[in-house]
Amino acid sequence: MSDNVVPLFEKTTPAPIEPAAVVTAAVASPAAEKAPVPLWVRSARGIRTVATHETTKTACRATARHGLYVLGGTRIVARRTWEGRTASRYERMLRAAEAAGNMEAATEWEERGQRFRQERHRRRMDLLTAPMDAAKGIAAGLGIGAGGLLLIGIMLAVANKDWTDIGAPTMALIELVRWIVFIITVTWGPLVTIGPWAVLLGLWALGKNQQAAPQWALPANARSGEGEPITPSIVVLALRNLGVAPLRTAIKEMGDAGASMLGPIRIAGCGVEVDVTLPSGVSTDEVQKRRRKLAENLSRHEHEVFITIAEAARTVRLWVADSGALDEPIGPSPLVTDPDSKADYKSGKAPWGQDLRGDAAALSLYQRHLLITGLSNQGKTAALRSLALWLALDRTVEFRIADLKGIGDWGMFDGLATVLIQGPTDDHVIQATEMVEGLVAEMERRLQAPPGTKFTPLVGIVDEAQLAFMCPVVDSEKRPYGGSKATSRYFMAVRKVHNQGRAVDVILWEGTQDPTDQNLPKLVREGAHTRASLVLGTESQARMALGDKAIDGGAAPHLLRQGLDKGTLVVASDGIAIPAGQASITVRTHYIDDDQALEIANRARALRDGVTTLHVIEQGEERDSLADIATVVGDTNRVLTQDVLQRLAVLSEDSYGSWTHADLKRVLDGTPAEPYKSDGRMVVARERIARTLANRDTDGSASAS
Ligand SMILES: Nc1ncnc2c1ncn2[C@@H]1O[C@H](COP(=O)(O)OP(=O)(O)OP(=O)(O)O)[C@@H](O)[C@H]1O
Repeated sequence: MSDNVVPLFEKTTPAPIEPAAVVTAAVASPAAEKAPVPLWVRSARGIRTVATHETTKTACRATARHGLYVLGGTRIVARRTWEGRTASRYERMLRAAEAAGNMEAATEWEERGQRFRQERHRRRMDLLTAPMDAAKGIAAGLGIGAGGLLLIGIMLAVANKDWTDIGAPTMALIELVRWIVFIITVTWGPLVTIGPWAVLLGLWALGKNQQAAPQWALPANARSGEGEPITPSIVVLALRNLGVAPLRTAIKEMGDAGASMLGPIRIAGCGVEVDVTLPSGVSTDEVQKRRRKLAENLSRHEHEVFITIAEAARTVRLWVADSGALDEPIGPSPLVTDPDSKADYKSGKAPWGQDLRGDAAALSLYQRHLLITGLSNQGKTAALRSLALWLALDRTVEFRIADLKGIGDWGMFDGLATVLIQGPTDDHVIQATEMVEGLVAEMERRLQAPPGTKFTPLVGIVDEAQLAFMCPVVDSEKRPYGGSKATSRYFMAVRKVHNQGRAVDVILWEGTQDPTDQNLPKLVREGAHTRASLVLGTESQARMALGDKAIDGGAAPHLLRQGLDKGTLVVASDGIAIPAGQASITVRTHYIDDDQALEIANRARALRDGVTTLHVIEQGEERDSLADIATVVGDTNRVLTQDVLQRLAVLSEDSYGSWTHADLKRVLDGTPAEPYKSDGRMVVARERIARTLANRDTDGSASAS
């Protein structure tokens, strides 16, 4: 830097170090070294390092293991021999069958044991006469043998014409015996030396094969058991060590035949399934309560084991995932992969995902109100939306949607839904409330229609419905929009739809987050026919989401993993196939992202003729009826007058909710846009209305009165 530049910061050059100080420090440092550590301390440290080193531990474990294999093998052989010679096996099986309450099997084992004892008695009796019989047998054998040899000798002598050949066969036999004795004498020594070692080797091999050593001595991979296939003995051992005293005692009574409690282990999707009939005195909920321990005993994570109550009495059904299999994504939705997929509100089922067995999980939406809850950002909107996208492929279904998050998750329903409210403010909640009240009005209109009238399905969707319940605003008549009082507008409208909408196909779906009694009142959650839950924080929330029956039957959304089990739902509904005896099913839903959703929505739009989506519901203002008619007709050439009336009612319940054909006629009479008959039905034409609108005089004669 040149001299005429002024530095903008303080110079930080360190103060010069005194050379003497450096020298002193350099000289002082060796002197400051610690006093030498005594030899015994160093030796102790060395010994400890060697003793605790992983290699030492592995070597010790290996030595102990192989020694213990021999002991284990000996024990197995001894037990097999003992069981082969006594009736203990039959006794054990008898006790097992008795403990499992299977009296039929118990009787059979008792009979078998009895037969075994009789046979054994007969053999022992036979032994008493055996020496006499053996002596007789030997004498007879010797006589026949000697006679035979003599006969052969005579035949040889005659043939060779040499009488000395008579003794030749006998001499050959004597020679053979001599050789055998000679061979035995030579090999006896080595056999005596090798024999015990061969026996030891056999016992070791048997012990190793059966892993007959304590857990601590087994190699690391066998010790952790991670990912080990589920076998009957592993399940029995896991149940025995569950910490339920009566279960443990009963299994001990059964010996290692505790496997008689188990049904066959079946492959079920990415895991296995087995029914366990518990011994009397052990209740199913005692096992259910210990899910984590059972999972750990089975070398699985808690979320990989599901315990439900099977149909048979005293029986729990365990589903155990293959290690890590639940973390694998499931494939894409058929709605994405099959561009020709169709929907039918009445008879079809929405392809929602897969159950844990890997079977397709499809949900019927016909005349069922729906409630999906879960913690934030776990896939609630995606799950709800995928159902709506499927149903949108049925062109008869009308959607009215309020998305109270409003970040565009439902944007693809623009031009598909007749109402689309998107936003989180109180104004949006007010609009959503009025939308649901519109559903009530339509429902009441339908309920008053002549019997047998057919209605097209009308599905109202409120996503993030908790905001509606929590809205603090009151209307001009002092009625609150939120809350759960008899005067609360949103609550009462939902209750009315829940109570009577189903029969006339006015259906409400709600998505809510983190349920509490305040943001999801009891009557509302119980009004839904299909209840589904993503991961939740607590069991009490799970009870709110799915109801006590489902939770008592083993449903456990609170045990799903936040962040990891996104899109995994526990569903309680009669619209989905649930295995007999279970109250819920766990479904891993297909994820349909925004782009795919738009693509499906475009297909649905193509099936319909130009639906006009209303974004804002206006209230209490003077309306221009002709302009409103033009709005609801949209870009469709001809619209049935009936549909025009319906759409007007959606546009403004206050202004048009009570309109009849006469009102429509009153507004359009005398104009070129007058309704006329087309194919026998009254319609209005878009082009004529547009012309009337353009030509009308300015005296406001077309305003709603
Ligand atoms: N079925 C699924 N499989 C895998 N991931 C999913 C699935 N569904 C959703 N997700 C993931 O979870 C994220 C959040 O999904 P979504 O917006 O539907 O959650 P949400 O519960 O509605 O959130 P919030 O209500 O808190 O805004 C998605 O962006 C996606 O990455």
